[in-house]
Amino acid sequence: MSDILQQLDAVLAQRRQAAPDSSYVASLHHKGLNKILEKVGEEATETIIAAKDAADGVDTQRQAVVAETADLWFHSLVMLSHLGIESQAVLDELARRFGISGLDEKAARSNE
Ligand SMILES: N=c1c2ncn([C@@H]3O[C@H](COP(=O)(O)OP(=O)(O)OP(=O)(O)O)[C@@H](O)[C@H]3O)c2ncn1[C@@H]1O[C@H](COP(=O)(O)O)[C@@H](O)[C@H]1O
Repeated sequence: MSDILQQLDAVLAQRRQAAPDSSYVASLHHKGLNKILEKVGEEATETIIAAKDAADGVDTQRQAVVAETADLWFHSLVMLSHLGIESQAVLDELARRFGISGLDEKAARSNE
């Protein structure tokens, strides 16, 4: 796993035990899953809007896409942490899928 993902996982897990007013992540854990999911949805929407603007040729929007995607990934990591799921599980799933054609996988499912 990348160093930053491993370090972030450890910090997010530690924040589950921290006082709600001590940090942003601690406050999210304290507010609960619905608030965390609301943030994931909000960041997904902001990522889509930034990507559309970048595709429309607004050059300054390329950095906005990076920033909004980072917000989306970060809040998704908080969601996983809140559910007690390590981000390594997602990396393992991507590794398992690596090299498997999406079209072949879909065709195999429709034959089940
Ligand atoms: N990577 C991040 C990170 N990315 C984004 N954010 C915060 O996510 C928040 C939500 O973004 P918004 O644009 O929605 O801001 P907002 O309008 O203030 O949010 P709302 O009031 O609408 O909830 C902002 O306050 C950002 O600062 C992050 N907060 C923390 N981290 C990492 O998490 C670690 C632990 O953070 P704390 O728990 O705050 O110490 C930090 O050291 C960082 O490594």
